[in-house]
Amino acid sequence: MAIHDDFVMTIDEDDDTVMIHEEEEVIDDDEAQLKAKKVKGEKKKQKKEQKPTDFDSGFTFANDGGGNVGPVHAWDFTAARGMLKASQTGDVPRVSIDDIIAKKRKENKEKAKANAAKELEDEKLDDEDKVEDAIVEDDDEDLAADGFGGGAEEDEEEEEEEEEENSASDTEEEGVSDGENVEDADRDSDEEEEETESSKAEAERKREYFAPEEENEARDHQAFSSMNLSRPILKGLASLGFVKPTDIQARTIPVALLGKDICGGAVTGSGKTAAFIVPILERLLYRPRQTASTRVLILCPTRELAAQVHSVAVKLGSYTDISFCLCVGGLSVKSQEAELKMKPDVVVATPGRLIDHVRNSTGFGLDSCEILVMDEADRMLEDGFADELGEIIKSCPKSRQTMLFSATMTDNVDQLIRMSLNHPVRLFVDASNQAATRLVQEFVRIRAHREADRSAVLLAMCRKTFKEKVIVFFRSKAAAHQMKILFGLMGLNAAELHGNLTQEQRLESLERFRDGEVDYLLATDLAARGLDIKGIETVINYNMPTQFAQYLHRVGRTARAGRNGRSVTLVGESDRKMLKMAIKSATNSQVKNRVVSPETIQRYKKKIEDLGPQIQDVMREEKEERSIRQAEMEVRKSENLILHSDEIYARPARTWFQTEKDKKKAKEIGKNDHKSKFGIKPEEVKKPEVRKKRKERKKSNNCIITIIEFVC
Ligand SMILES: Nc1ncnc2c1ncn2[C@@H]1O[C@H](COP(=O)(O)OP(=O)(O)OP(=O)(O)O)[C@@H](O)[C@H]1O
Repeated sequence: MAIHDDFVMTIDEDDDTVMIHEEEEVIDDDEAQLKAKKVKGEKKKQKKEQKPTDFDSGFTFANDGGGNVGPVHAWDFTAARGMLKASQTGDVPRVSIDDIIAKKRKENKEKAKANAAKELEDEKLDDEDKVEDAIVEDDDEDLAADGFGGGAEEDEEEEEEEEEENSASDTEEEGVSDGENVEDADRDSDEEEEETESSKAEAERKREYFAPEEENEARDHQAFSSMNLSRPILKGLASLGFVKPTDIQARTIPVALLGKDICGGAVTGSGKTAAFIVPILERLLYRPRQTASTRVLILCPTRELAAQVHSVAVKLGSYTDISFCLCVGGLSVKSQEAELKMKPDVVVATPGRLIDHVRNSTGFGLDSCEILVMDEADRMLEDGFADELGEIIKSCPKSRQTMLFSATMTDNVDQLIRMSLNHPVRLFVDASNQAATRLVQEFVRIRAHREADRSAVLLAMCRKTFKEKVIVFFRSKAAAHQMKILFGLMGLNAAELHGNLTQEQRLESLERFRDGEVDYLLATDLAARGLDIKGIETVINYNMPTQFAQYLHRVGRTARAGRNGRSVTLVGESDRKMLKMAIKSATNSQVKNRVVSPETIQRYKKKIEDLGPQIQDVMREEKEERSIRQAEMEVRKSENLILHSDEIYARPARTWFQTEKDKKKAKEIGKNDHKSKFGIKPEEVKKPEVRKKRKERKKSNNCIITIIEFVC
């Protein structure tokens, strides 16, 4: 056994070095091949056996947040899809990016066939030159009959076979030995103490601010049946396959049923959604029914998460008479208005659209709101959300119950005061900043001068190792989109998810990924929080996120509810601080180092470079298609204005809470808030070393673009 020097993750000769040792057996070539085959066979066998439920049957429910494997999909986008249809007005059929890529691939195949045929033809002609009295025309026909196309197919298959073979050897080269644990002692002793201990004064403030969680409320509930829940709620839980409550559910439900304010935190995938929905439904069963009113408001930071929470609530409440409404941007305002007029008991919303309705939909207000929930509450306190939240809170009665939840929940009193909580109970199940227990975190080192290798590393890993149920996170929409083109041209089945897509495209991508129609979801942080897609095996971070909370949420899309999962993060030199925090977050889970061999990287770099002109072609065609669609939309808009001008101008003008400019400003303030929270003063941004780090990050983010530019 030998320890590989190459496996040391951080910058050499650095005092702060965090050592991640990986032991690798040194084996000779023959033995290596035999062993690789055996390992591959065993892995396949394990995978096959694991496939139906990669769930640890010995897993302790109440300690770990897991439980029975629930139904295949606890949620769907039925409500969102319904509103989508209502908002569509005779859409023109569009050419999707997939169509353009497929066309390009077809062209490539045809070109390859033609080239192969031409080569054969040339060879034949060469041969014929040697033969006297050759009949050129006839021979040409014969050649076409048996040679055209066949050669190209074979070539491609050979290429595929080559891939497979390489795959076997490269898996070994990648040399990630299973079952390796990072030595905690090393980790702890080498790390500088970065956590800022709350001062005594702050601890005192917290003691005063939070209500104590009373012993009898938090008693160990082994089953939902011991929680005094009504039959319709128990039936709803059973229909989703929930038998035992998870830790956060066992602690939250009794306290929430008492109407107390709650500030709750538990790791990703530990069942926080049901933790707040169950007590809400139970309380609503006892509502007065004479007059309808909206009593519960659940706020989420993204449309997709809101749609998911709405769907879970509908399913859990399917044996009750409680009504629900989904109220998010990107979907039909009109149909939402119509639903809100009926005063649904529960509204699940994103803040912007909710404020729009509060201001502009007659007959809808929040004055009857009795329970306000904020999912991903720490996110809602950031960026542009803070002002919108202030506006929403102002519209809700003071006497309401407020519940805040997140895997990275803050207990910072100053921030919470803004939410005007009433002596909240602090229910933090796991130590803060902790990753899920069954998550294996892997890191791939990208050296400073190798930033341009990122795309090749990603493609090599996806082509060879991570072949299905993979989410890849990118820092920018452009990077996710360009990678979608690259994946497509390489024959990898991927969907993209980011803010540049229409709402319909966003839902479609998620559904296709959820249903296994595509193997990869290439996303921005839009998909980082809350989304619960069963069976995600791997999360790849193309870049390390800039906020640690975001890292935890991203990797939390896998290893949920007691299942296994793996994250692979490409770590640049400027990400060392984040890397250390990530390693620290892995108290029970494993940390490993992944190495992709330089030869593999070079081979994939070459492939990407060869595809450069085609990427450009696809992007150009896409741009043209977009311009046509835009022009058609303008024409339709003008026609509508002419046809329905009376009705349009008779409507009262909608008012907006914030202009785009206001929103931008609020976002800037939010960013600065965040920076100061993490010890970066706004003025520090101007310092050269900070500028350099930012530049490096930007460089890694744009490396796909660099490759394309380099080639073209
Ligand atoms: N009591 C339970 N028994 C079995 N499965 C459960 C139970 N509660 C929740 N689950 C399942 O656990 C998974 C994760 O739940 P959920 O999405 O609520 O997690 P979360 O804590 O909100 O995660 P995140 O922090 O990522 O938003 C879901 O698939 C859900 O169906």
